[in-house]
Amino acid sequence: MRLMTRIKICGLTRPQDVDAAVAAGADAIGLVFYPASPRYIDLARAIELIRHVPPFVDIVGLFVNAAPTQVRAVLAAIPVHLLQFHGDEDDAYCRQFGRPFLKAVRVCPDIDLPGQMAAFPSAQAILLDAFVEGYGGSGQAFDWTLVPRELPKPIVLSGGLDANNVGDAIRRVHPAAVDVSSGVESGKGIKDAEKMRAFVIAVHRADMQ
Ligand SMILES: O=C(O)c1ccccc1N[C@@H]1O[C@H](COP(=O)(O)O)[C@@H](O)[C@H]1O
Repeated sequence: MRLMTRIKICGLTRPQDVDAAVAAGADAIGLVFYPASPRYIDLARAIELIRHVPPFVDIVGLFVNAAPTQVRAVLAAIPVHLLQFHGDEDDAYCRQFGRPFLKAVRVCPDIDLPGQMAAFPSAQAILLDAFVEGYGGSGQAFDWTLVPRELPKPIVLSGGLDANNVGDAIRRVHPAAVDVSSGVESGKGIKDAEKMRAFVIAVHRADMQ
């Protein structure tokens, strides 16, 4: 039997959005510690937000080419369940923190996905995102037919997902999890409770088919 697709909602910046994401049924929430992102939060805000996260909802810390001291400072301050590295980090960098991690791989037409995945033997899963200018959170999807059916590690699918396309994405890619940011926003870093609810319902519907 196929497992339910796990749902991560990323880029939360406000306590009410964390409440709404949890109420919608998110399995994980993502906090962005990449200063160039419009969804960046500092440690004080992160500490405020995690008070709104109940047991059994995971906290994911997202970094892009961060100094290890920055990652360690976050890990010392908040209970991060999973690290997400969304830049040019290699496996040795990612594993130095001794925590489970996702490594983002940006998909373009000539990509060798099995080869890219092999470069991250320590990753818990590989997150697939669109190849765009900048590092992510762009709201742009990639061509899901580029993802082979059989891959050596679980896939987290991201990039331009929303309530309208996530069902098709799940049916085509069969990811272990989906990750959404722009598609459930009313503005950069401002989540929309109704869009989050619709997204979660769309994922559950796809799982039932
Ligand atoms: O959310 C961001 O601002 C961000 C910045 C830098 C790297 C990654 C970022 N977010 C991640 O990008 C993908 C795709 O997001 P979207 O749904 O297309 O907006 C997702 O994995 C986010 O976690």
